[in-house]
Amino acid sequence: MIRGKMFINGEWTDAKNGRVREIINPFNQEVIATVPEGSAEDSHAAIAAARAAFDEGVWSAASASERGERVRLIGQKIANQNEEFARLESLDTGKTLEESRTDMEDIANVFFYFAGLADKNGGEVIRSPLPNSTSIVVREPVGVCGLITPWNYPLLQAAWKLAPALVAGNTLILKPSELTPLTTMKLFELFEEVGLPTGVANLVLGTGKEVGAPLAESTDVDLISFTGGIETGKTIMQAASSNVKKMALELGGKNPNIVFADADFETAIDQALNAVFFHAGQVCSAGSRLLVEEAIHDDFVEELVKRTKRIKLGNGFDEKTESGPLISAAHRAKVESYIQIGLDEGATLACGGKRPDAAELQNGFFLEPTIFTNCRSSMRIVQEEVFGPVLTVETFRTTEEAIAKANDTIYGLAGAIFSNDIGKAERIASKLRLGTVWINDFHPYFVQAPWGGYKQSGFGRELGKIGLEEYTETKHIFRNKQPQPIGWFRG
Ligand SMILES: NC(=O)c1ccc[n+]([C@@H]2O[C@H](COP(=O)([O-])OP(=O)(O)OC[C@H]3O[C@@H](n4cnc5c(N)ncnc54)[C@H](O)[C@@H]3O)[C@@H](O)[C@H]2O)c1
Ligand SMILES: C[N+](C)(C)CC=O
Repeated sequence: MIRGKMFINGEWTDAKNGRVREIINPFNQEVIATVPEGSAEDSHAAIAAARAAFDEGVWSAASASERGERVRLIGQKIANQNEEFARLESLDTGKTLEESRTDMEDIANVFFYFAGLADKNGGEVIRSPLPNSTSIVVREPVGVCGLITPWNYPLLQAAWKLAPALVAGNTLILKPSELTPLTTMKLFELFEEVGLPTGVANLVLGTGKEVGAPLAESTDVDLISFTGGIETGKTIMQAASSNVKKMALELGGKNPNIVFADADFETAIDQALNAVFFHAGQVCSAGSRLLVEEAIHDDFVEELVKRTKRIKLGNGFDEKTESGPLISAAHRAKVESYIQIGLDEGATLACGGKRPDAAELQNGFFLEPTIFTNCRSSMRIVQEEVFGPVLTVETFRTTEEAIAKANDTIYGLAGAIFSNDIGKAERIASKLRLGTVWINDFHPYFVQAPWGGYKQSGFGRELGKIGLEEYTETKHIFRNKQPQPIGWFRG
């Protein structure tokens, strides 16, 4: 049994109020850890530590290459312990071990990539339009960063924030989801090992309302980067107005997957399954809205349903398992309520829609992969993020109709086009109001390319060069090389 701690001002600590939370394995509901259940008091202690560390300037004053070297070392340690991290992530989330291993490779690469960028931004010299002057633009750290992350990719989403925040010279407080804190705690052990200065990186544990909200509200926090649901994002945005914090919001999606009749059938079927049912649909960019050209609808759906029924649910540690459980009883209940909404709205249940019967799955939060056909854009099941293994299918006849339906939600995170007419696919890509568009693929993301949403999927970008810039302020320094009185006021 793991006994967790928070990490505040260089010390491993319990919650000041002494409370603990049990962390359970969503595959069988066994208690796998107890961790502190913090309160606002713990968050305020962490904010004070991060503020003092930033104001002291030890980390921001270190050379960019030194910060990069420390961050590279963290990446190396993660790579060396890939298996331990992956096992812990699968235990905590229920996702397959194969998936967790890939996540850990991605995470190490995130630290390597941002470490490599550390000393590449030397600023810019501007040709000043004024005589006898110099003009330079430099990037500086923003200050104290509050980083808040969700449960579906616990360490990955944390890494996307931590690596650039550290490289840029900020200090930080990370608040992971209260459901899945285990790998994040382990990462903070590595921060200690590489000798990050005291107070630079702090970890608080507990619920969003108690421990997360103070990060958004505090006037000692300069930036909030949040990944999570849209309603939480709105609350955080309001709270962060207290001192007009810099912000990045990575919110939900209701992502279209557009399949044309001229697409390679086998590829489109295989990718459509993966688009929506990977990690039991608990992916912000899940392809949960299938838009299929009318001419192939019946054949496509028939094959999709056949293969969906064969998806092997099970223990993430079993190599045969293709999909694990949902994260919690509450989340499964939410997804089930959406299935009921779909039925009430008149969508046709083509498969799934219930908990599996297999005896070995009864203790886990499992739900059968579900497909609704005969869906319309006006339905809630088509408009709202379900964040589970539920696919809606709509049809289209023309390219214009496909584009209109694809764009017809409040979200704008990601989506895909399957077609062998690449010219057509690229024209459509330019019309989709999405942060990421895939052509003849679904899901690829990598650290070199930016990630983020249009519309109510949020703002700001993670990853890529822009993902580092989010953690910097831009300063223009102008110098008059021949200063003299200008005599505007004559008195
Ligand atoms: N856009 C992306 O890149 C991306 C990636 C992963 C997940 N997501 C989204 O995350 C959501 C699922 O994650 P979730 O259920 O953990 O989301 P959530 O919004 O419930 O919680 C996210 C985090 O916010 C904290 N929180 C909750 N209330 C808070 C408050 N008032 N103040 C401060 N913090 C608070 C939670 O404790 C958690 O750590 C989905 O909507 C999914 O699309 C988006
Ligand atoms: C951003 N991503 C795809 C890694 C996780 C979304 O939930």
